[in-house]
Amino acid sequence: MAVVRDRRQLNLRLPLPEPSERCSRFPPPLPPSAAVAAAASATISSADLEKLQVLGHGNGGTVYKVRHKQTSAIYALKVVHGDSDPAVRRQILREVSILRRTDSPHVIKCHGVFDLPGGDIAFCMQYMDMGTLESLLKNGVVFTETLLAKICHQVLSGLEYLHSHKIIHRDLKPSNILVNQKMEIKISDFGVSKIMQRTLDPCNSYVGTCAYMSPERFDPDSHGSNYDGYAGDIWSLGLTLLELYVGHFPYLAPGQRPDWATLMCAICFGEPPSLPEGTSENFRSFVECCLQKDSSKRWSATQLLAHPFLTSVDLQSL
Ligand SMILES: Nc1ncnc2c1ncn2[C@@H]1O[C@H](COP(=O)(O)OP(=O)(O)OP(=O)(O)O)[C@@H](O)[C@H]1O
Repeated sequence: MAVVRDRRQLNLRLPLPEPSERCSRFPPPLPPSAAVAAAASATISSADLEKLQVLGHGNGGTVYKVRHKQTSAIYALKVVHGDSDPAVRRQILREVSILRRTDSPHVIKCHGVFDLPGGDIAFCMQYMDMGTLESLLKNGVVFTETLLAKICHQVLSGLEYLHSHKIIHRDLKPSNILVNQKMEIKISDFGVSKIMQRTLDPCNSYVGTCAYMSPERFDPDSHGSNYDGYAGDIWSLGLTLLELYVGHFPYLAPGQRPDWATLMCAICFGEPPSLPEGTSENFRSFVECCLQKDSSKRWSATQLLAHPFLTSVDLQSL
């Protein structure tokens, strides 16, 4: 519990710079896959884009709905302001670096990166017309078990892809999962993600949103070489599912404001939260497989994709 003891000022986000990101303005491109190369060759420039409306504000930046003047295609443009905190600018470079490596139907696609006047940086993404799972929850959408299974299957497919490419998201939560009218799900917001260089790389940076962090993220030293980081994303997925089902963050009563030190103690020392009575055995078991406090007992994305909670649902229906 070194982290709990040492940090009196508990912020939601504590991004740590990584040395590799101090050098170049944009990371050199990796050999792109066919789809990524095709997207890049579509050469969208910032002058081609017309701002339609603000979609939301994030950490240091604003996301706009934009229209491509020639094709009328709609995109989301994330703009990080030139005068924003250097740590925030590093986050966007990290996000761009990861999005340029990824090519999965369940990870948001990046169509271009621009330098704007005044030192702003922007990148153009696929537009998701229903916003985030958090906004759906706030708008009163009821997440049934069947709907959650379909959402979860897509998030896990995205996570399986990321983990197989040694990418850990580290900030999975309802507000970082985007959705469209077709109920297609895309993982977004890779500002605090990490690319593991080697399988046994330590992954102990204290970044992301505290509330969704796994117990071992608060106290990585006590987990030694068993701590691989990937399991932290699975814990966050378990909490996300629970939150969507019960309608509030599972460690807090509805409307209760978090006291971060108490919350961290509950995560590290308390029993993991579980589903209320009346839910199916498969759903309960699935959430338990995600919310094992011992990260070595937590199921991987690949294992969870074969869990009966997902395999017993007709994924085409709805
Ligand atoms: N590709 C997209 N399509 C549609 N809406 C989007 C898209 N990306 C982001 N948004 C909207 O913009 C909002 C802000 O997104 P952004 O990623 O900047 O911040 P955040 O994840 O909400 O916060 P933070 O960056 O602090 O974690 C989101 O909550 C969402 O409503």
